[in-house]
Amino acid sequence: MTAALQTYGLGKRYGRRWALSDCTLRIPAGRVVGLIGPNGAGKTTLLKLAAGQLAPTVGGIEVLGHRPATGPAQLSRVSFVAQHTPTYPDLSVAEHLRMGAGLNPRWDAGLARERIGRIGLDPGQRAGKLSGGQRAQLALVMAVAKRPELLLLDEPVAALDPLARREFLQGLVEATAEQELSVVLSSHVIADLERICDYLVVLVGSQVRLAGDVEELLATHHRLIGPPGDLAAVPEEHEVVSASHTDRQSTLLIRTTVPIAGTAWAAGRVGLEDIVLGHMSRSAGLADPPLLEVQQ
Ligand SMILES: Nc1ncnc2c1ncn2[C@@H]1O[C@H](COP(=O)(O)OP(=O)(O)OP(=O)(O)O)[C@@H](O)[C@H]1O
Repeated sequence: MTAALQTYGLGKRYGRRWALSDCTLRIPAGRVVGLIGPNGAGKTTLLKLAAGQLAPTVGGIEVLGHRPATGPAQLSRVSFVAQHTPTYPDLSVAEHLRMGAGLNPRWDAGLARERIGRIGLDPGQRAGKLSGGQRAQLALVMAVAKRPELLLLDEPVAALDPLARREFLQGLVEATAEQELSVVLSSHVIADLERICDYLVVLVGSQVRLAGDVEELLATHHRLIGPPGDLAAVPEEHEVVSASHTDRQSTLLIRTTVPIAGTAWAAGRVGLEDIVLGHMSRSAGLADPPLLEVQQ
C-alpha cells in the first residue's frame, strides 16, 4: 500500500541551524496522524516539506508515492492549511468558494456550502473582516472541499473556540471515514490528538523521537511502581523511557513487547499523554533515563 508520507534521512537546514534532521518515517495511508512536539521542534518544517513549500537540504520525501508538488495532478491531491490560515482579505466568503471551485478539479461545492452554513459564516462577508477563528474555519472548509487525498494541517484548531474545535475535529473524523483521506495535523493539545488520531509522531529538537500506531503505543507502554531507585531490577527487555523517584518509591514509564511478570514492580496502564510527555522529556541519546523529579 502506498504510504501517505514517506521520508528518508530527510533534513532541512536554515543557515547553520537544522530545523529538521535525519527524519525517516513511513506513515500509512488512511490514517489520522498527530504531529506533536515542543515549540521549534520542526513540525511546521516537516509539513511544509510535505506540501512542497520547502525543498529538503538532504534526504528525500514522498507524498502519496510521489515527490511533493511536482505538478497540477500532485498538487490537487494534497491540501495544506498553514499555521496562520491565510485567506484573501478583500475577497468575500462566497468569492473564496468560487475561487476554490475554479482552481480545483475535484471541488465539492455542496460540501463547501453545507460547512459554511453550519459554521454560520455570512457568504457576503469579506475575509479581512472575519475573526481569526472564522478565518481558520474558512481555510479549513476550502482545504476539505478540495477533496484531497492528504490533508496537512498546521495547528488547525488553535484559534477555534472549544465548541468549534470539537465540531471541526469531529468533521475531520467523518471526512476520513467517508472518503479515502489521510490527515497529518500538528497540535500542542494532546487531548485533541488522543480523541481523533490513530497514529502519532513526536518531534523533539528537529528529530523524530517516537512514531507509531496509537493502539500499539498504548499496548507497549506501561507504568511500573517499585522500590526506590532500583533500576537494575528492571528486566532488560523493558526499555525505561522515563523515571521519577521519591524516598518511598520509583515510578517508571517503560516500553516493552514482552509480558510484565515476576518482578517486584507493580504495573499499570498509561494514557497517550504520559507516553508523549515521557518521550519528550527523555534526553536524546542518553543511555540512562532522566530523573523527571525528585521529591524529598
Ligand atoms: N524561515 C526560517 N528561517 C530560519 N529558521 C527557521 C525558519 N523557519 C523555522 N526556523 C527554525 O527551524 C526550527 C523549527 O521550526 P518549526 O517552525 O518547524 O517548528 P515547530 O515545531 O512548528 O514550532 P511551533 O510549535 O512553535 O510552531 C526552529 O528552530 C525555527 O527557529
